[in-house]
Amino acid sequence: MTAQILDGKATAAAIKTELAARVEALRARGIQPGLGTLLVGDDVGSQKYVAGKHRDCAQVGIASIQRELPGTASQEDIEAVVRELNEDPACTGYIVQLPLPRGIDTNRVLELMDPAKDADGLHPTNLGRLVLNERAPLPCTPNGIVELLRRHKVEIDGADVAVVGRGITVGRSIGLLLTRRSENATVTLCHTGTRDLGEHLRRADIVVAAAGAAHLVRPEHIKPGAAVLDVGVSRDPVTGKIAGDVHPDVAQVAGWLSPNPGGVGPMTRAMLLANVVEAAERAAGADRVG
Ligand SMILES: Nc1nc2c(c(=O)[nH]1)N[C@@H](CN(C=O)c1ccc(C(=O)N[C@@H](CCC(=O)O)C(=O)O)cc1)CN2
Repeated sequence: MTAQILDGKATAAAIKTELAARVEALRARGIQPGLGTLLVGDDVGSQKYVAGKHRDCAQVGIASIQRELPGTASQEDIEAVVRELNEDPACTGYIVQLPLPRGIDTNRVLELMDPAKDADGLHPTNLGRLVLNERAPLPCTPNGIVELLRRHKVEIDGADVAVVGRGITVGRSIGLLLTRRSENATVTLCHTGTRDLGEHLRRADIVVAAAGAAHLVRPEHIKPGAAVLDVGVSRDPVTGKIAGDVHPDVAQVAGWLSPNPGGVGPMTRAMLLANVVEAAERAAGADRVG
């Protein structure tokens, strides 16, 4: 048996077609959504991701605002650009590409963002709204994973989910999404301090591997038929080639597997666009009422 593919590339393309129609409707009302990005430093992976985000914007009719700072930028330099994006009316939503260089206080930068323009759902106010089950932009990768499972009709209701990795962009927040009443899963968050990772993984109907450790999840860890989502990216510093967190042989055991590349990455980008469009629609609705 070989796992069925959780095709992030095709699913993201379908979502982008849907979003393009919504952007067109906004533009017909004189509203132009614009995504800003702030990239600090010269990490090749981050440069690629940001370039991809702007390519996506062009495809769906969202305007692009790109800000770049060198890796030597100070906390104050970064915060000045954040303030500028907060004030810029053409920028209806924006992201600060992570990770920021060593020595920068990331939480202070995120806190300074206008939560209404937070296209990543990573501002403390918006993460708090997620905890409180209030409407807010959702973190893009977790939301992309839920959407990928839904669109492939993988059963989430009642599923046992094991998440590996406790990072801010995925591990910490995906449990909040998957345990909402609408999803209704049971989630175990595993990390480097987890005593027997294999035991947790083997029980899971859905595994989300987001540890950033190449081929950490192996076929013997997977329950036959389980859905496996490979979020991790370990990049060879010389060749730039990507290795996921999931060993390729997992495909022989899993029922569903997200390829890497072509799985969760494109979904992350599609959900970013969805957050920008939703924020613009919400603002337009608020304008109408006002
Ligand atoms: N501010 C943020 N920073 C980071 C986030 C985030 O959601 N917000 N997530 C990751 C990186 N990321 C988005 O920024 C991201 C990662 C991967 C992809 C992607 O499309 N990957 C392709 C492969 C691309 C390649 O060949 O290198 C794929 O999986 O097919 C998009 C976005 C950390 N930082």
